[in-house]
Amino acid sequence: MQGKYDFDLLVLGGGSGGIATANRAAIYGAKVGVIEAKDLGGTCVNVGCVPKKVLWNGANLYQQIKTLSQDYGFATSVDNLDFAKLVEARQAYISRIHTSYNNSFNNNKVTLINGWGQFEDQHHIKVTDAQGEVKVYSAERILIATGGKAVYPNIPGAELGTDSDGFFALTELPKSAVIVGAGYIAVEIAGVLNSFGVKTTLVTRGDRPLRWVDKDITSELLENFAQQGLKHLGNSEYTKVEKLDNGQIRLVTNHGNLDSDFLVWAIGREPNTSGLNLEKVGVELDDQGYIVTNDLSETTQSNILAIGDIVRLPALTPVAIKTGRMLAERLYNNKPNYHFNKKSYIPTVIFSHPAIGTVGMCESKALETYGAYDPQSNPNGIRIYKSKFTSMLTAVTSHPEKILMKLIVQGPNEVVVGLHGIGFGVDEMIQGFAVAMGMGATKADFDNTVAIHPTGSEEFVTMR
Ligand SMILES: Cc1cc2nc3c(=O)[nH]c(=O)nc-3n(C[C@H](O)[C@H](O)[C@H](O)COP(=O)(O)OP(=O)(O)OC[C@H]3O[C@@H](n4cnc5c(N)ncnc54)[C@H](O)[C@@H]3O)c2cc1C
Ligand SMILES: NC(=O)c1ccc[n+]([C@@H]2O[C@H](COP(=O)([O-])OP(=O)(O)OC[C@H]3O[C@@H](n4cnc5c(N)ncnc54)[C@H](O)[C@@H]3O)[C@@H](O)[C@H]2O)c1
Repeated sequence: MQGKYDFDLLVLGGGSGGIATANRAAIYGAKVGVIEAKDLGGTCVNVGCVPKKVLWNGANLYQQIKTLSQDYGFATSVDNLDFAKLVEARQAYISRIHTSYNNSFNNNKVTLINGWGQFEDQHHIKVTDAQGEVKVYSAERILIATGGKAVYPNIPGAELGTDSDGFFALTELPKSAVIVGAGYIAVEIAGVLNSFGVKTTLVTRGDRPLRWVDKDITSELLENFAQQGLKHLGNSEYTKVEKLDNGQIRLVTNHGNLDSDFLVWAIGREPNTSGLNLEKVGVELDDQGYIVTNDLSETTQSNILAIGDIVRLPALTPVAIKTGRMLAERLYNNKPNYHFNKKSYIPTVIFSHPAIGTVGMCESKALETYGAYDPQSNPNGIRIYKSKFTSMLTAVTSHPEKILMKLIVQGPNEVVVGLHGIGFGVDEMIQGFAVAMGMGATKADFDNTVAIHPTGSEEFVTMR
């Protein structure tokens, strides 16, 4: 495609999905440009997974020193947390990731174009850089990977709160915080702040956070909240936000006024399509603003593709990366039917305190789908295996913490269709089990696997 267009592939958005697609396409010889308005790496690297995980690690360390270290014989304390120093180390790490992305672009000959892009027509993107200079680039194919942004509620004073971006901008910890929302972000931010000693309240509309997660697991999470002093206000309604004379922020709720130093909205995210001029090029959106794509990531204009949080798939970095790489393989490595299998198991971890890991169906979903097992009337139904025990790390201390693990198996052969856990280490346990489940592993396959002792994960292969 040399000559007719500036690029074979122009990628709009240099986040998880955009970078992965660009590099993979360029490796196969495509001439690729990436347009990014902000820092390379997008949400995940700059204001998502990476800074979150660093703070989660820091918060775990803080708690372990505070609650466990004395019983392990260390005479130490955590009275002097220098949060600004932790943030500095986090940002230095992120800056090294930027360098590594730039290096991979240089090695793969991907052109980085800094600026805000919008469609001129089906093959042209107008880019406005930070100085206001405008340039137009053309490409045979254009990939939209512009991600998402936080939603704010439509109530008076909502702007007095912030979102996850505002949380990552903190260089000093507030004394108190109110987090509104029930998803990954709300639970993770509330857990980090509370673990660092911030007086934290989590406000959810329903009776519990993470309503799509297995109920046994979220019940365990709520028990942990109570033990850790993280206040949870379920079944909440809120009507307005006010600034108080003492500088605090008041959230007015059906439970009364919640006054705090820091209010975070974590009530969901929406696709980043505004200003792209998609209507001009005939790219269709669904009723919630996500770009409509087919299994091959093609939009309603076949030379315009879309992946990542902008489409209706789980908004997770590995999903964006995998979809993008498979797209590049299909387009530039002669794999015409290669595409992301939407039915595959998508393992996921919520970095709560302690972490939750989950693959496949929760019990209520499995029951709804298959019903309960009965050898006569419903041999295709489900059976449940559970194990709850004290984590060895904490068992020798005066702060014992439980691990709960659960398997959901289906049919006479006991195919494992759900695997869930909460507790120390589950975040690093479930990736391999997802491989086994993807291959159709049964409870007998699990039982035939030799356990690794003494670990937490051995429980998954020894449950009765
Ligand atoms: C707080 C938080 C924590 C998260 N933690 C995890 C986690 O632990 N694990 C996980 O798997 N996922 C996590 N996620 C989700 C993950 O970050 C996203 O799924 C992932 O970043 C999506 O990648 P993407 O390529 O679709 O978009 P993004 O990474 O959002 O990248 C989009 C890029 O496009 C740029 N852009 C947008 N519009 C334009 C334009 N017009 N012109 C030029 N550039 C533009 C943006 O600046 C951005 O850099 C988290 C998200 C958040 C918010
Ligand atoms: N560990 C991880 O992998 C991780 C971490 C963070 C984010 N993410 C990804 O980012 C996505 C976005 O995360 P999120 O937490 O913003 O969204 P989410 O969709 O997971 O959760 C939003 C929550 O807010 C609740 N909600 C909606 N409107 C509300 C309102 N008006 N008032 C109160 N609550 C309301 C919803 O019921 C839902 O529980 C996630 O779905 C996930 O895919 C992943």
